[in-house]
Amino acid sequence: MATSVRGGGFVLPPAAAGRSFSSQSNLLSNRLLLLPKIGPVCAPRFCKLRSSSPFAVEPSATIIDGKAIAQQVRQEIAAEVSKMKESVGKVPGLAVILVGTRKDSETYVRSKKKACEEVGIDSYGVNLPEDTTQDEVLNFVKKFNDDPAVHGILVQLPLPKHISEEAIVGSVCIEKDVDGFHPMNIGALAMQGRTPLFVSCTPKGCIELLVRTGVVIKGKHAVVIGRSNIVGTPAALLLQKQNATVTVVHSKTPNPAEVTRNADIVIAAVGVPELVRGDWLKPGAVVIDVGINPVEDLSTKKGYRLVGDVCYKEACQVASKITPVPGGVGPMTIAMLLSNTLESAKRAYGLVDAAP
Ligand SMILES: Nc1nc(=O)c2c([nH]1)NC[C@@H]1CN(c3ccc(C(=O)N[C@@H](CCC(=O)O)C(=O)O)cc3)C=[N+]21
Ligand SMILES: [Mg+2]
Repeated sequence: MATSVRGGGFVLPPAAAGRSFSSQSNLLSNRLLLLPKIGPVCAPRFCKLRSSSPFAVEPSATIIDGKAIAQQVRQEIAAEVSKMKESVGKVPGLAVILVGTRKDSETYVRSKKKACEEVGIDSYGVNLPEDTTQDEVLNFVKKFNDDPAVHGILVQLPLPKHISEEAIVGSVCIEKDVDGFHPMNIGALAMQGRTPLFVSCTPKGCIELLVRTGVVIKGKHAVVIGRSNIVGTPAALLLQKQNATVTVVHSKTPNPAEVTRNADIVIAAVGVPELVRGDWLKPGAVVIDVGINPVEDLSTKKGYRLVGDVCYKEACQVASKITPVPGGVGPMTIAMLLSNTLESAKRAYGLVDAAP
């Protein structure tokens, strides 16, 4: 049956019908990207065609291995953290505030704390009940704003309905805004000649994946699908800062496929399972898939599996490089959070290299 359903203003492909969707989020940091220390981490891969696909079978995209690249970044961070410990006797500290009991949020927060541990960053976790008041959350933010052992503060989003995300995000002092969500940091990202203190981790991770796999951004046409505050919008701004020509496609764009077909680089961050089909892509395009969408799959133990915003099977036949889901952008998001926290601590202890 070939019916389509609507999601987020986009028509979902039949394969994705009947799914709830959740978009992933995050931030970036300031100063430029860690330089690649070793060669690109890519494994060639051959994807099987779905029988209905109009694409030829042979050319196959290189997988951008986000898990391996994130691992590499974490090693670099761990080395810097131990240098910091030797030179000033301190390590970076990250405070993570979670309100409520969403399973996905609990999982993300656990991964963030575990990643901190692995690289030697101290983490301070606060888990608050669903009915916590906005003032109570504001008090925790204030406490961490004033705590010199804390260099980064992350309030896990989404927050319960009765709490204003705007109020909470705006209360984090910008020097500790490792999520890069504060309007001051987004504003600086949007301005020519300004460098934000922090860039949101997910968009920063997307750029880092491109840089570390040798993809040239300057002069390229990038299409960002989605315009959320946490991914799409900062990703588009960051790509412009890297001298790409950027188009943003969103739910009111009349011909998203046609626009996307012009892209050398596609960043899909819309939270609609497999929205981007093979025929949305120009042959040879580089595809960064930010979506992490659970779709029902009764053959798995959990009853669901994760798919991206891109139909991976089809895109593999057309793209030159592509990130998988999971194992693509997600692990980089966490690595960039660690990187932002390290950078913040370096600033606090006067260890920052000369301005770029
Ligand atoms: N204040 C705030 N900052 C955030 O950065 C933030 C947030 N709120 N709210 C939710 C989103 C989502 N997010 C992810 C982080 C890691 C993975 C990740 O590691 N994913 C793995 C595993 C996926 C899985 O198995 O569940 C992967 O893609 O391979 C995904 C998503 C951060 N977010
Ligand atoms: Mg989004």
